[in-house]
Amino acid sequence: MSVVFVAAAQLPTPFAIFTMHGFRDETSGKEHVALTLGDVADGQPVLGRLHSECLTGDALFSLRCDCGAQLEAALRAIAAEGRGVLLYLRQEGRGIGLLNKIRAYELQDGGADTVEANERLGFAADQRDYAICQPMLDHLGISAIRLMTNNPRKVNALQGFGVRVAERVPLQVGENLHNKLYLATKAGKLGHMLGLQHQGEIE
Ligand SMILES: Nc1nc2c(ncn2[C@@H]2O[C@H](COP(=O)(O)OP(=O)(O)OP(=O)(O)O)[C@@H](O)[C@H]2O)c(=O)[nH]1
Ligand SMILES: [Zn+2]
Repeated sequence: MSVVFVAAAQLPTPFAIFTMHGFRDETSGKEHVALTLGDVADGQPVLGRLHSECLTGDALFSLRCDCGAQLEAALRAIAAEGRGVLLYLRQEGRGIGLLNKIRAYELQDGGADTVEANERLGFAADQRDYAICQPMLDHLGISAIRLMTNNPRKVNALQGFGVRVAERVPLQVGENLHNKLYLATKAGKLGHMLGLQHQGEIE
């Protein structure tokens, strides 16, 4: 995996002053970022999040999904703990890219759910590959994580390349009138652990 570290700098935010580490994937040309707080290389499980890019939700306040709320909640949780990591992965639209995600939204406006829309465009429901996380976590000295996610694929992917997931921390925020079908499709078709039965679950 050809992901290389390029530079690190401070990133002051409303929540904490993080250290921002920049990486380049030399295969895809994508530029990824890790935000860390505190000593994450001490061997103890680190509160962490793998966050896939969602320009619409993370930066443009979209209510079609829950991404913006999850990003903020994850950063707040890391700040409250004084220690943690967030990998901001440039896998826009579950890996199909921004313009294809807008095409998918167009189909969704016509009645398709998020999975059907991807499939009609000739894509898999979820095209993300989390292998890029391994060199980033290695660089940061992180081998064990308490992962903030509702997505079992992220847990399996980390375990698959030898990162210990000490705990899955549910991240159920950002439900609104506009993303009810999106969240229902995540739970029904993509296996996300959403709903009351999964709140507070420890794996
Ligand atoms: N193709 C497609 N991608 C979407 C749609 N809505 C959101 N996304 C993308 O879905 C991804 C969501 O990323 P995450 O929040 O990290 O992951 P997740 O699978 O929801 O899992 P969690 O860790 O539980 O949040 C982002 O890349 C979004 O751009 C959609 O309708 N179609
Ligand atoms: Zn989103």
